Amino acid sequence: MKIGIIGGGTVATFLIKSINVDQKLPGSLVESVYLRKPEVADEWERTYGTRAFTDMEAFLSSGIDIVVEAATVEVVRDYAELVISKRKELVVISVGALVDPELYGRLNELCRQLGTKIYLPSGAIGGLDVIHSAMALGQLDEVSLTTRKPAASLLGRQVEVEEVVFFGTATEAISKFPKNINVAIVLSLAGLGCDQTSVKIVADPEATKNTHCIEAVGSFGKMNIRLENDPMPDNPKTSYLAALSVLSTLKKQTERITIG
Ligand SMILES: NC(=O)C1=CN([C@@H]2O[C@H](COP(=O)(O)OP(=O)(O)OC[C@H]3O[C@@H](n4cnc5c(N)ncnc54)[C@H](OP(=O)(O)O)[C@@H]3O)[C@@H](O)[C@H]2O)C=CC1
Ligand SMILES: O=C([O-])CC(=O)C(=O)O
Repeated sequence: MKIGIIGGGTVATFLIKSINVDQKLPGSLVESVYLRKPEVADEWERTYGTRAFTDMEAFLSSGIDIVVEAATVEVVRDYAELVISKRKELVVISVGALVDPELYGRLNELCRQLGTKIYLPSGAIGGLDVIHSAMALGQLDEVSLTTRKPAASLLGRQVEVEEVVFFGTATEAISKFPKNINVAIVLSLAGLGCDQTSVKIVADPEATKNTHCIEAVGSFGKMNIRLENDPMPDNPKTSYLAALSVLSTLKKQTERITIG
């Protein structure tokens, strides 16, 4: 599998180190990356020996089969349709962009017409298989997410005592915290939708982990999941599990037996 990555931050760096340096996906290689700053592109070429483009068309014509977006929700809005129109498969980690039902619908239709696919990794959470199974017959009644992050990484400032900084729908949550609550959107898309999934975000002065608690109730019974994620050292907003989930999504493409 020939992989192209959009972005050069924490997740992108984890991927290129895991795949090209540590060879964790035998038979696959990151062939090229898309970066917006020429000086960063030069540095990536020097460090990893991969091709780095600042021109999206050139990047998409570099012989890659699958594109991994590891950048921002804006990048998904700006480039996802172009990527799909070139018949590339696409992995999206900034899932928050898909809160927009029109973008979601257009991408879905384009994939159907061109016979390609978009993969949304489970990111920093788990339990999406349960939510998805419960939705097979639409028998899910309630889904809620409580996210607790260190105040300094969530708000860019410290607080004296823990603060509930948001309570509302997933739709509102991602518009207020686009770099911190993509998990709410993937949870919503698997389940009840962005306006029916409730989200609480807590800024915690004592926290050292990114904690996500998911509760779901439906005809299957009840699910309670609590994840205590270690943050990535270079970007504590992002959990290590989120980066691992992208690698696992890529690994699934190479396997003949798919679990979950
Ligand atoms: N679904 C989930 O569960 C999770 C999703 N995420 C999301 O994953 C994404 C990646 O996270 P992470 O790697 O930690 O983020 P970083 O902030 O470390 O990296 C983001 C990268 O995107 C690049 N970028 C921004 N705009 C553009 C652009 N227009 N064109 C090309 N590159 C661009 C930045 O480059 P530059 O230096 O030029 O700014 C930077 O290299 C984020 O959107 C984050 O919110 C994170 C955790 C969990
Ligand atoms: O990594 C996390 O814990 C969650 C996150 O940033 C996101 O969903 O955007």
